[in-house]
Amino acid sequence: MRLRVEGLSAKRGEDLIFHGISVVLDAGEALVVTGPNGSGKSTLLRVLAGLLVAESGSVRVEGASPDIGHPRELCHYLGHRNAMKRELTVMENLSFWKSFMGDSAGGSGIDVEAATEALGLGGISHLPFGYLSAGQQRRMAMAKLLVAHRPVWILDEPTAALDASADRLFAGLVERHLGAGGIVVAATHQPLGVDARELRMTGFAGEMV
Ligand SMILES: Nc1ncnc2c1ncn2[C@@H]1O[C@H](COP(=O)(O)OP(=O)(O)OP(=O)(O)O)[C@@H](O)[C@H]1O
Repeated sequence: MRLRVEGLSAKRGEDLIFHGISVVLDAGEALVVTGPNGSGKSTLLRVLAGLLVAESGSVRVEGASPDIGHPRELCHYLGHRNAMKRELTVMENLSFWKSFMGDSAGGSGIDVEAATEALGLGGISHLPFGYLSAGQQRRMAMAKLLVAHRPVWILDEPTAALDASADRLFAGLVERHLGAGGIVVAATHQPLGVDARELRMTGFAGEMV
């Protein structure tokens, strides 16, 4: 499987945020998107995840089943917000995501209990999500990546609010995903903790470094 981005440009409102972004990621590869605030990292990730329409260019996944209509069907998107209901327990939130998303072909998600254990929070899955600390909430949002299989993970500042041990734990999850042939694209101001190529957004354009 290969993620191919060609000549991508995107607008927010009337403003062109970036143009001419091209990158190819093979199975097992990670791309870190860096750059100053407002340089377009989140915009790029939202375009890759199919949440924003590109102004021009294309995002394609090669080597996927012909049934896939759009690459977004193969993506997990973890945004700045955690996409969990505060009133529902961790267990209820993750169970919802597991059944709502289902699995992409080629893999299967682990069960909800195992996912909370993997994030080191097995004992608190009965609590309402809103009771958890900011770092615990972020860990639980990461558990979503494990309960439904998606080969491509698109992560926007995934480690914001995490302590050092959660950082390492997360790096381990990413490494396992890459080892199983997954692809990761992450916007981050901190090192991801795994080998990755870098796309530096320079405000209006981007360059591979
Ligand atoms: N809905 C919108 N309408 C108009 N402009 C927007 C909109 N959303 C974002 N922008 C602008 O697009 C530009 C890129 O924003 P984006 O969130 O992609 O940057 P970023 O690199 O992820 O920043 P940060 O590091 O602060 O998260 C910014 O100048 C922002 O003000």
